[in-house]
Amino acid sequence: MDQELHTFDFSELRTSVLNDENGGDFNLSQRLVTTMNTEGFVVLRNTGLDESMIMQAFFWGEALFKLDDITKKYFQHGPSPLPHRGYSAIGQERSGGNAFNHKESYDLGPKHDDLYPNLWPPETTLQGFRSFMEEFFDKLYSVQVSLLGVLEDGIKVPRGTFCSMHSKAQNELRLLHYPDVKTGILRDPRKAVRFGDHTDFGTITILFQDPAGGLEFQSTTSAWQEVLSGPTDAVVMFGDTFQRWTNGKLRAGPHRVRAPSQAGDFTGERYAIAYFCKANRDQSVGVLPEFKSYTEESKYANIKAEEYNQTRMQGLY
Ligand SMILES: O=C(O)CCC(=O)C(=O)O
Ligand SMILES: [Fe+2]
Repeated sequence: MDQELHTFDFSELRTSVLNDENGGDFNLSQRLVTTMNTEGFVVLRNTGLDESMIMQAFFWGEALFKLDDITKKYFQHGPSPLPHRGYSAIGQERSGGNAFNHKESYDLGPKHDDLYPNLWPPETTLQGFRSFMEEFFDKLYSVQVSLLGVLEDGIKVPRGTFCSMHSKAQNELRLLHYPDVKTGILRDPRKAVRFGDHTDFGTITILFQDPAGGLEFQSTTSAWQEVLSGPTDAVVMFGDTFQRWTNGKLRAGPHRVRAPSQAGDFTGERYAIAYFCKANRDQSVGVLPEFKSYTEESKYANIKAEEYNQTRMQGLY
């Protein structure tokens, strides 16, 4: 499929939909929802985020992953299935089965989270990292709120329906680094991958990738296709929670990171940034009444977002 068909100008969507109290360009917001559902993703240009801020976030990612292993241990993710917090070393997280994951990552949650506090690198080592990430997290939340508004229109539910279920911003921001690796090592995806086939378990994911390539999505026809996006373009997908809320009427986008198709014997390093939007912890991730008729069976159990998140985490650590 032509990559341009996946690409939306978010400033256009936002002004056409959100500024119009009586509903805006439904065709555009519906097309966004349909593309996310069938193709597994969309690419959003002009999200309203300052482009230099996104580039700075990549810069901080590079600086963090360049730290030595002893320093990284200081803020390392524990072995227990907490929500994602802190540094996960190469191979520590298992995504998409049991294959060895050639990636390292760093995760953080909201600023004031007494239940699951963030694990920060020492300020003396990465001065300014924490304040930048806290601000970036908040800026991403503003994009999320606008995006949920567009989705509410596209899915035809009253405005505020999805936003109210995300009011606590209990989201996760993740920096990812895929080190250089011999292409041959990734040849058998049952043994080793960059990031194996999976769906994210939150509601929506907003992702930025550097030009190294290799991110692929599976469409409803089962075909996998590589996403070509610039570093300040947001790749957006539904996660499992949206699939659950809508009783499967909307589909979480299956994705993975492979060695880029053009790669030779050696696959260069790759950086990405993911913002996982999550429902408030006390919110149910069972089927919402507006997406199910009386005669239809619920495909998904009525459990709280926090319990669902922890259960899914158990499969990863
Ligand atoms: O690195 C990427 O582009 C994808 C990362 C991803 O899928 C994830 O962290 O869930
Ligand atoms: Fe993912």
